[in-house]
Amino acid sequence: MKNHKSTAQYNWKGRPSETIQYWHQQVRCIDDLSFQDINPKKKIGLLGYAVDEGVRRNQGRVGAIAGPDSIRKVMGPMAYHLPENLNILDYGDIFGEGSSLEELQKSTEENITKLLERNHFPIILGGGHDLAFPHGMAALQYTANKNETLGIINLDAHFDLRELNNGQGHSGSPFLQILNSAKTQNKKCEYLCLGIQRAANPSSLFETAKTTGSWWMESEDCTVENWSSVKNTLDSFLSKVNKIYLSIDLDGFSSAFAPGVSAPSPMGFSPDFALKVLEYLAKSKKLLTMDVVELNPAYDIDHSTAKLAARCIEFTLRKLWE
Ligand SMILES: N=CN[C@@H](CCC(=O)O)C(=O)O
Ligand SMILES: [Mn+2]
Ligand SMILES: [Mn+2]
Repeated sequence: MKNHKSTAQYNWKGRPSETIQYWHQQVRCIDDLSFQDINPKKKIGLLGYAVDEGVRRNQGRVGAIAGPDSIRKVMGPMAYHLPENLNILDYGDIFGEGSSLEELQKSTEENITKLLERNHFPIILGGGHDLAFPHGMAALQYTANKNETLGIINLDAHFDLRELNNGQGHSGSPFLQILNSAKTQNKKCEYLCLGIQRAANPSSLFETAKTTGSWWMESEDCTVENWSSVKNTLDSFLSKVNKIYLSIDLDGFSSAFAPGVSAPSPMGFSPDFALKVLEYLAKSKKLLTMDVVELNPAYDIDHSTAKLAARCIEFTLRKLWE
């Protein structure tokens, strides 16, 4: 397929071992995108979105194109604590050369739809946050088909509810695009953003958040100490939705933990806070699909942001399968 490249198995590297001890031993690279696996059990489907055109359009620092491979590189040597009979399949990357962002998003949406329909728990590796538009649209169609309500939870410093630029989507617009589409298509969808920073979102975006009926909590309130209030918000939100699409924008973390992003911030939330949210969502049994976005390896330090992304994924999966 145009704009798809498989992951070579040798990209999954780590310490050798005779028994399964590390991720690189468990992940299987799959060349074709039919997403059919003879094993009917729930499986994990990794797919990269190696695209940073949306970041470019949003005047950000490009480099997220290298995000998916950077996450694979640090996941390979990570200790493996999930079941040995769990299939973890790496379907390679959607990548950007010679196609418009809109074409890449369409292809991403089609492939995530197939992952969902063919019994995978999708983990999509970004890439710019423009990934959320196709990811959200696939999840929205999937839940609408079952007459269910989709809840989108975005851990992010930014609302990403900006208007299109000259009719074109970008990394700052995906959730407005989803909410507008849901409204037009009469599909049920709620949006909650955790980690909003006032200094990074103008008043106009708070207005958009209100007019679209979005939910949010500001970064100052997103702490472990304030967990009972966060839990109340999550409980209210979860009571209104059937399934969750979770998006983790790494720029929501303080840049002390996540320097390798397009728009770093010293004031973001901590990994401890994010892990509490991830555990709560995993235990809710409503988690349908997730992504980690905005990793920009060009600005990373000692792969710490990539490792943070990998740890968030590993932790969520461990809590899901516990
Ligand atoms: N996906 C990122 N969106 C942010 C970027 C902010 C920035 O570049 O400073 C936004 O548009 O608000
Ligand atoms: Mn952000
Ligand atoms: Mn974002």
